[in-house]
Amino acid sequence: MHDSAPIRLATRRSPLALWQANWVADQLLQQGHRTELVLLTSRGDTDQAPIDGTRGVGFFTKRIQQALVEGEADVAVHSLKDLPTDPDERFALAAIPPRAAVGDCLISGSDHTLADLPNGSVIGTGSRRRAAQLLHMRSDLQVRPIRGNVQSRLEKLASGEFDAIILAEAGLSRLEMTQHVTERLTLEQMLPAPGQGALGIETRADNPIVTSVLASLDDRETRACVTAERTLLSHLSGGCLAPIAALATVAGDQLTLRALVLSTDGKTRLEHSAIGAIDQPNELAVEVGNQLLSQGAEPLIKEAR
Ligand SMILES: NCc1[nH]cc(CCC(=O)O)c1CC(=O)O
Repeated sequence: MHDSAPIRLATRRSPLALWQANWVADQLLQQGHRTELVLLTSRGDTDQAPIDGTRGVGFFTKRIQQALVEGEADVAVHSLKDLPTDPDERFALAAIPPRAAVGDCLISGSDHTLADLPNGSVIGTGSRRRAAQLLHMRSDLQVRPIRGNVQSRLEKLASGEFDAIILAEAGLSRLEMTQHVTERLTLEQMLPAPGQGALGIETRADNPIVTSVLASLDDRETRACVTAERTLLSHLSGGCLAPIAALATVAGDQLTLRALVLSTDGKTRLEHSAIGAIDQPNELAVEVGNQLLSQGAEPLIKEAR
């Protein structure tokens, strides 16, 4: 790469994706690197049908990765929770910056909290993880699929199609839309998806110059946490669509991983957490995963396919 050539960042066009790519551009500019954005449209943006089965894996991320393969861009900026866990030796996850808010929020049209939403309220979410945790607490709720970016989901809520929706706090706060939040759900109510609130910044595995530039954006603690969460997900052979929740946190040199596997109807909820060393996230993930498998996680994950 010539010194004066800008680093090309591939991103989707949604306001959240653009915010995230611009954030990476700002960080790189602070290190003295010029960038330019390469705007792409993914199938996840154009196809509004509910995401089902394996059809949805990599929906948001494949088009961005293709730009790396074809040399249209040097860097791919992803929401880490949308990035499939299966290893792909063509790419390097060169940076995982410090994580934003990890949790989920309830946004209700009528300002009701989760506990006092009227019986039978209609909740919009396409996530089996969110649906199962909602139904576990409130089996009376009706969960219906919703697609589209954060803004269009809020518009669907405003139109009265749903009584409430669930969105990640990270996306809302990046878009400065937290004024819409009715209730920040606790981790007991709603454990997040593996990687939620974190960015994954990829480059081609054969691009050592950009890999070393990106290394300055990496956060060791966030990487340890999301590595544990993502290894757990792949150990349970669950994609982003499985009713699996996981959150790792760091205290000193210790990594705590807490995870859930639920049945789609929320009636069965398996939970396990364990503590390990910050530099052994994979070992911790396998331990927690095996414990959940011994509790009977496998049929719950298969049921959801
Ligand atoms: N699947 C869509 C998606 N991917 C990342 C985010 C928000 C940012 C994040 O969770 O990291 C969202 C929207 C949402 O879940 O509310």
